[in-house]
Formats: sequence, structure tokens, C-alpha cells
Amino acid sequence: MFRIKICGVRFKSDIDAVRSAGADAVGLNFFPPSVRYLDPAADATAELSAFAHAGGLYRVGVFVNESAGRIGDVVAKVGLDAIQLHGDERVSDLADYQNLGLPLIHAVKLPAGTLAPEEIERLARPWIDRDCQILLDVDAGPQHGGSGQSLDWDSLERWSAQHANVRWALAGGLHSQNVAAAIQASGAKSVDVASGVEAPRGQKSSDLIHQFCVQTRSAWG
Ligand SMILES: O=C(O)c1ccccc1N[C@@H]1O[C@H](COP(=O)(O)O)[C@@H](O)[C@H]1O
Repeated sequence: MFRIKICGVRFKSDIDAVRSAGADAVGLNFFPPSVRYLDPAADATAELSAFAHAGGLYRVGVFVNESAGRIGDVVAKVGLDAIQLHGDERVSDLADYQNLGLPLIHAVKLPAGTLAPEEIERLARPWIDRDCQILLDVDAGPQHGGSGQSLDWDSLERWSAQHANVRWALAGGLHSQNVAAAIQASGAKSVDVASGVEAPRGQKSSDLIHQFCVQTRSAWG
């Protein structure tokens, strides 16, 4: 599992900013409605991915409700290290995705607000038990992700305390001003951010990426 993932990079200058800030992973977004979308057929996308790989970054492809066959085509064209399923994918289809041979990260999308540990467990457990890494994000409805909305971090901590062996990543509405508090409250050991390191929306800011990584590392000590 990555430690700090900057999701939705689109340019080599974004990759340079991620590397110099000390994050270890980038997200390449293949959900067409997203402002962070990359065309997998474009040579520039494969070049961006190769540039991230050459820089030692872990490349996570973000997909929403795509078939395993289609994801396999993107992996072959672009080159990825892991697949993030961020839609309404079903556990019953997991074998098809696992046959692609890359680590799978499933976004467990939770309602904002206080949650019982049992509710988080009910939604996360089927994926954990089938060898998926999990990323906890807010349920953003048809937008699916990148919404800038936050989870109730205390609820995640109560669930995590009961399942200390489960490695998970925190997403949803993180930015440099709140990531330290989010880590302290939730106990997250991995974080993922998209909109919180952008100004304006859809455009990564090297300053915000840097501040985000500084605050994250300070929270981890
Ligand atoms: O970033 C997107 O546009 C996106 C679209 C569809 C699915 C996932 C997407 N990104 C993921 O959403 C989380 C949360 O984003 P944010 O930090 O709240 O803006 C992000 O970490 C991405 O992995």
C-alpha cells in the first residue's frame, strides 16, 4: 500500500511536484467525466506514466465501473502498478479483475457523518477477505470520487481499532490544513488526495502538494 498518493496528475510538472514533495504514489484517472481524466489512447498518457515510473513513483490507475477487459487494455497501453476500483463494482466480479495480475484497491464509499464500526465492517469486509486493499472515501453519488467531502474520522478510528491488522487508506476532502488532524483522529497510515492539492479545481498546485506532504509527515512523526 502507498503512503501518500497524489491523485489526478495530468502533466510531467505534476509528477515533478509529487517527487520533490516526497509522496510515493500518483493516481492516473481514467473516469471520463472527471476533470482529472486522462485519455488512455493518447501517447502522452503512456509517456506520463513512464515518467512517473522512472521517478520511482507507484502508479495507481483509477477506474469507475469499467470491465476487467477494458482495464486490461489500459494497463497494456499505459503501464500501471495497481488498479483502484472506485465505482459500483461487485465482489462477484472480483476474480476477473484479479486475473489482471495487479494489486487491487477498492474504494469503500461511506456516508459522511458518524458511522458504527459494524457498518464500516459490513461494507469493507467482503473486499478485505478477498485480498483487496481498501481506501475509505465519502460516497459522492454519481461523481464517485474527487468530491472534496470528508468522512467522520473518529468513526474510522473506532472501526480500525477493532481490526488492527487491516491496512487501509484514508481519502475524502483532505488538504494541507486538515490532513494532520485527520491522521491523528483516524489513525490512518496511508492518505490519498485529489481536489485538496489543486488551485483552481483540476489543476495541481506544487505548493499545495508540498504543504500536504509536510503536514502528513509531521502527523506521522
Ligand atoms: O478525482 C476524481 O475526479 C475521481 C473521480 C472518480 C473516482 C475517483 C476519483 N478520485 C478519487 O477520489 C478520492 C477523493 O478525492 P478528494 O481528495 O476528496 O478530491 C481521491 O483520493 C481519488 O482517489
